[in-house]
This record gives sequence, structure tokens and C-alpha cells, in this order.
Amino acid sequence: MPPILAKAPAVVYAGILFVSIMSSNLFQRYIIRLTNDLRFEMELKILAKLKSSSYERFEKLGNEKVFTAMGDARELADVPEVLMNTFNAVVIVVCCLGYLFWTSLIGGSMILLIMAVLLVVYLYRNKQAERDINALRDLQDKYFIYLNDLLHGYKELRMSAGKTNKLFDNHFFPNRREGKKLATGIAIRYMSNELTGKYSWYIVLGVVIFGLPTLIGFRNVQLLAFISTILYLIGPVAVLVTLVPTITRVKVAVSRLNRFEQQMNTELDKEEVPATPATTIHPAERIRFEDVRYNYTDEDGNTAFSLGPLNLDIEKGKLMFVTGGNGSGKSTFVNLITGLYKPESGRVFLCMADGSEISSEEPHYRDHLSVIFTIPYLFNENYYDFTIDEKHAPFKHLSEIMQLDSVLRLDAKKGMADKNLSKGQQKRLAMIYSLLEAKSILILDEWAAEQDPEFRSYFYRKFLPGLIKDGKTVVAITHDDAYFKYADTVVKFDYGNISSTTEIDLVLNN
Ligand SMILES: Nc1ncnc2c1ncn2[C@@H]1O[C@H](COP(=O)(O)OP(=O)(O)OP(=O)(O)O)[C@@H](O)[C@H]1O
Repeated sequence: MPPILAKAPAVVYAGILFVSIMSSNLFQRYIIRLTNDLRFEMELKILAKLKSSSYERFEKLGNEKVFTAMGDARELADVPEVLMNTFNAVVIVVCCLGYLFWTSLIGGSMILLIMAVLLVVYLYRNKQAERDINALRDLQDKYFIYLNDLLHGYKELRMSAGKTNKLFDNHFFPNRREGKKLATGIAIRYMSNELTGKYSWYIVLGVVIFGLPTLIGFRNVQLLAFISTILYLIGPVAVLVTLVPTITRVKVAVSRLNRFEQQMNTELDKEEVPATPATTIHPAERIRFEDVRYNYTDEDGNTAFSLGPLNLDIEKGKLMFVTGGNGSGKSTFVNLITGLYKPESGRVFLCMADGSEISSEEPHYRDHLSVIFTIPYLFNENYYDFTIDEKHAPFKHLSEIMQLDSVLRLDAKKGMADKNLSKGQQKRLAMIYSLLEAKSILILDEWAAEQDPEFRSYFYRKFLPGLIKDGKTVVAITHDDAYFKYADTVVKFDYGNISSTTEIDLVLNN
């Protein structure tokens, strides 16, 4: 044989090896990309939903549903591997069955029948497991609710043995014990399914070896073909069987994610967040409430509280105090004026100097307002349009006014102040950030509640009138009636309606 031909098999071998390595590498890369695409794309999708969700929708959903959805998104990472293994196993099973049928029609039919029975039994038993997986995810939702209570109410819990015992003994521990019971039950059910599946094959083998030769007169060569094929089949069928739990988990995760998506936002209450604030913002002449109504409904759809109809004008450069008893609707009013709640009927809008109107449902409405809620949240990262350093003059000026200049520590990396402050100081820092946003309307929900008497007096007598002098419009929810005289208007809420509107100048003039 010429040396070139002698080398050929080696070359072919090397070629096959090369093609195999390359294709395997390419395929694995593809699977890795697909795995991560699925998982991270779903997380991105959930985040995008959260970005465009209305506050009302988000409020109804609850934080724990978001955490569970992120967990469900992680389950999707298993999809490509499951698909790949399923495909491989199915191809082998189909080829083996084809071979069995080719070898013996009766024998092949018998094996197919046994496999079909096993499949039906398996799928039936899997239904129960699927229910348990769903129940386990529901327990997970509840678990996150308790975790929320534990993490946010830790101080309150430490102060009360009763509350601590109830949270842990009546909720946490039973939840985790039930979770353990369900998870163990699911695993045992799958394990026993797998064992049944595996040993059924040995029964089949027994029938083939001892039954078929006498029953249908199997020849030795057919027997050999059946035995070797069945032994070969056990592996891929076992793969299919062990994949079922993962497929079921993925199926449950997908249906829960779909439900989450539907709950998260419908096209109707989708909120577009503008990419950038409006370039030129002219201060509005007034904020107008026109026949505004808003209802809270309970779980049965009955009205639990109803606000309005509200008709109100808040003029540019004026200071309005909003007061009223607990539960009279002041914070709901704040949510309407800020556009976080959409009126059920009527309109909230800004009247501009050129006669145009900006509805509270328009994306750029909120470019005109800053708000400090009753319990303001100070962010961990700087999401503002400004960064603060030692030389930032407006920040220095405002921190002196807020008497925080000797307290605030600047985090140079983040370009913002450290937020480890007392409650009152946190509100003062929130005020600094709100004023640095330089919007023409400022909404305050019980801002002065935590301030010391001296600073509170300064706030009402000097600070708020100073803002008005600078051209801001301020709406402040307050119970501090001793300072009502510093407002232009005091509006009182009672049972969801405005019960009185007092123009202070008129009072002083009389
Ligand atoms: N998310 C909600 N879902 C259902 N009902 C709510 C919700 N928020 C408030 N309510 C109900 O609406 C009513 C008005 O609440 P709101 O918070 O507006 O009152 P408030 O005047 O700000 O009270 P407070 O002075 O105590 O802060 C209350 O009866 C309250 O129970």
C-alpha cells in the first residue's frame, strides 16, 4: 500500500476528531448562550415590566411577588439543557424502537405498549407532583412576606416576645416545615417513579428472555437483538424520566411568570417613563383638580373608601396647607396630585401660561413636581441628575439651611451624602435632594412631624415662606395648626372630601 494511503485512515480519524471537537464546542457555546439568554432576558423583561408599571399596579402586587418571579426566572436557565437531553434521548428511543419493530413486529409492539403504559402511569403520578410544586411556590410567596416583616419590623419584634413567637411559631416554622414536607414528598415521588421505571425494564427483559421465545417463537438472533437494544434503551429512557421533574418545574415557573406578567401591567395602565426629563420646563400657572374621584376597593370589589369629587385650584407661588383627621384622604390626595394614582373620574392637570394643559397621566407631568413622602426613601446609589462634592455650592448652602453641614459625610465615589442619619435628619437630607431637583412645585407629606420644635418653627415661619418668595408652589400636608397662619390657603379634608377651604389673607384682614 502506498504510504499516502496508509496515512489516510489516520487523517480521516484526525479529521473526524477535529470536526467533532469543533462542532461540540460550537454547540456547547450555543447552549451556554441560550441558557444565559433565557435567564437574564427574563430578568430584564421583569425589570422592564417594573419600570413601566403604574404605582397602583405595583402597590397591589406586593414586593414578595417580585422576589418569587426573579426565582422563577432562574428556573428557565434549565430549558436548553433539558431540550438538548430530551432531543438526544428521544432520537435514541425512536431509533431503538424502529430497530425492534424491524426485528419483530409483535415484539416491538409489545415493548411500545409497555412503554406507553409506563408513560401514562408516570404522567398521572407527575400531576400530583406538579400540584405540590405549585403549592411549594405559594409557600415561597408567603415566606417572602414573613421575611419582609422580619427584616423591616426587627426592632418591634425584639421588643415583644409575643409577636416574635407568633411570627416564628405560627408562620415561619410551619411554613418551612410544610415546605420541607412538600419538597421531600416531591423528591420521593420522583425517586419512586424513577425506580419503578428502571425496574420495569428488568421485568420487560425477563419477559423477553423467558417469555418471547416460547410465546412467539423468538429466534436466538432476534432475542439477542432485543436484549441488547433494551439494555441500550434503559439509559436514554432513564434520562427522559429524570428530566420530568425539571420539565415540570420549568412548566410551573413559566405559567407563574405568565400570571405575574399579566398582573404586572396591562397595556391600559402601562406607564411610559420618558428617557430624559423635558428640556425646557416652564412653571405651571396652577394645578387644577376637576371633579376628581378615587376609590379604594376591597378584595370583593366593594368600595372601602372614596375620595371626592374634588374641585380645587392651587395657584403658582402659593403655599397651601392640607389638613384633616387620620384616614380623611390626605395621602390619597398626594398620590393623585403627584400622578401616582390615576383618578377614576375627573382630571388632575397643570394649566400652563400659554393656555396649554398637562394632564397628570402624561409622562412629563412629574417633571414639574418634587415630593417628599411621609416616610421618604433615601437611595443607596446616586440616581439623581447631579453629583455632590465639597465644592457643590447649592448643596453647601442647603445643608447649612437644614443645619446638616456639620453632620453630613460625603461619599466621594457615589457623589452623594451618607444616609446613616436620624429620622429627622433623613427628612432634612430628602429636602436638600428635592430642592436640588429644582422643580417648581414641592409636595410635602407631614415633613415637619419629626423635626424638633425650634427647627419646626423655623421651617414654617421662615423656610416655607422663603421657598414661596423664590417662586415655588408648595402643598404641605400638616397637622401643625399653630402655623396655619403662614399659609396662603388651608384646605381641610373630612371623610374623603374637602370640608373647608380657608384663605388666610382674608382671615388676617378680617
Ligand atoms: N392602599 C390602600 N388600599 C385600600 N385602602 C386604603 C389604601 N390606602 C389608604 N386606604 C384607606 O383610605 C383612607 C384614606 O387614607 P389616607 O392614607 O389617604 O388618609 P390620610 O388622611 O393620609 O391619613 P393619615 O393622616 O393617617 O396619614 C383610609 O380609610 C385608608 O384605610
